[in-house]
Amino acid sequence: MSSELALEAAKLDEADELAGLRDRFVLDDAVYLDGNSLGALPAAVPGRVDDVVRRQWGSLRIRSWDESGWWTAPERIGDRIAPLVGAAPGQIVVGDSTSVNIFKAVVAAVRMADEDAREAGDAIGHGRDGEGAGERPVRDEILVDATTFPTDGYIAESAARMTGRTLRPVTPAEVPDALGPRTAAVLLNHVDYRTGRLHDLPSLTAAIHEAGAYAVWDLCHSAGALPVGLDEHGVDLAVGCTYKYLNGGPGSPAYLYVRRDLQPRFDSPLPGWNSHTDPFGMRPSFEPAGGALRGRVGTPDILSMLALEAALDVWDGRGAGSESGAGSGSEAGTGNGAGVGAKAGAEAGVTVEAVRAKSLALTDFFLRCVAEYVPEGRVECLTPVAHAERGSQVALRCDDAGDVMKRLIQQGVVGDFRHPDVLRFGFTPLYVGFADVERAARVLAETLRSAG
Ligand SMILES: Cc1ncc(COP(=O)(O)O)c(C=O)c1O
Ligand SMILES: Nc1c(O)cccc1C(=O)C[C@H](N)C(=O)O
Repeated sequence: MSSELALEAAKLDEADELAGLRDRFVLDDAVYLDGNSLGALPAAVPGRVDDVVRRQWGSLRIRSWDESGWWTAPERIGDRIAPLVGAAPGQIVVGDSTSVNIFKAVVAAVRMADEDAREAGDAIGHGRDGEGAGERPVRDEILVDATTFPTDGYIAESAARMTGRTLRPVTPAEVPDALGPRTAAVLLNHVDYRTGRLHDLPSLTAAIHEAGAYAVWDLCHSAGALPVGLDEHGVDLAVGCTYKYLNGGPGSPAYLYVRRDLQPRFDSPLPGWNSHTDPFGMRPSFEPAGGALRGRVGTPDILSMLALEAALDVWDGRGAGSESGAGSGSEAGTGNGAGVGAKAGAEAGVTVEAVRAKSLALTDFFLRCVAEYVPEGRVECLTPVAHAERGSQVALRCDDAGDVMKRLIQQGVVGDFRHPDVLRFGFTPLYVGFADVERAARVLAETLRSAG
């Protein structure tokens, strides 16, 4: 039976139109299923970073802020991310961490709710002693995903405290019932970091709007893995990291989306000189820049940001590693077709829809292999089987998960362990193939047998 699945994997890899993209990454013999934590290194990145350091910084020095496009990098790279999350240009800025962008977005959302209340003649509760002081605001609650990645909860709690709101943790399924005239803003994850569950962004956003509140989405585990449709679904504000499915590198800057019509109302709690309309005017009072630039704060982290920019070339059919000289274990630029419906060769781009189709095929196949190989009852799948509810990872629960993951990694199958008992396997369609999936499930089954 095992060889049947291996044969099937070989056939699926042969038919896979994204298979050639693997050559654009630096990989080894391991099966890398941890791209939902840190994406693999795109082959074009080392060469680009070398150029940024030696030529742009080393030779051009200060001139690079203009001549190398450093100053405009946050919005330029934001526009590169935009199509991957369904946003028109001019609505995304790159910079800071996801945590910091969550803070900007949640506070800005509450301030918009306050502005609405003010216009409606309702009490908003801003006393003389600062934000949140005095009379209780009408919209006095922030809802947060109770199952969220911890940082989102910590930041939301602080934002609530600062704005005089009560933070109410609820599961995404409970959100529709929890919404009401008291809700100012809601912070949700598109895909749950532990279980890989995909939440219904369109219907939850609509329900939040119906209640007159603002929706803030954390896209860390969906951007680059599946279509998000920010503009289409009228999302207000969104944030995400770039080091997972966008492969920007460790600590690569995050991004902030502010829907175009909300931009004039986006009142950042972190106004810095980079979000000033005239940064070099060195004026004592703050006057916000127009557009998404309002989401900027201070000097952009250029080295990380330009590494991310090079990493994004993979999506445009560039980034075959020709600049880098960093071997990916295969010849640079020999990708055999880079996307469904795209022209063949290294020039072809890849669509997020093609990535999603492969992601579902990979996770379906993994679930089948696990069902086939792993002794019944040894693991419990936490990830929904329904495609509409599945991100690009599979989470399996077992009591000895920490030990099992250590042994898997020793055998070249790299996933991760999440406290207390979860084995996480992330599938990045740009570089994971079906033979990888079969091998991972086979090694997992062997490990579980010997450990159990
Ligand atoms: C859903 C989610 N939000 C936020 C973060 C944290 O982001 P950062 O460390 O960039 O602030 C992560 C992962 O680290 C995450 O998975
Ligand atoms: N950001 C990370 C880091 O700096 C170190 C280790 C892991 C991470 C992660 O991204 C964890 C990830 N967000 C998760 O889903 O668990």
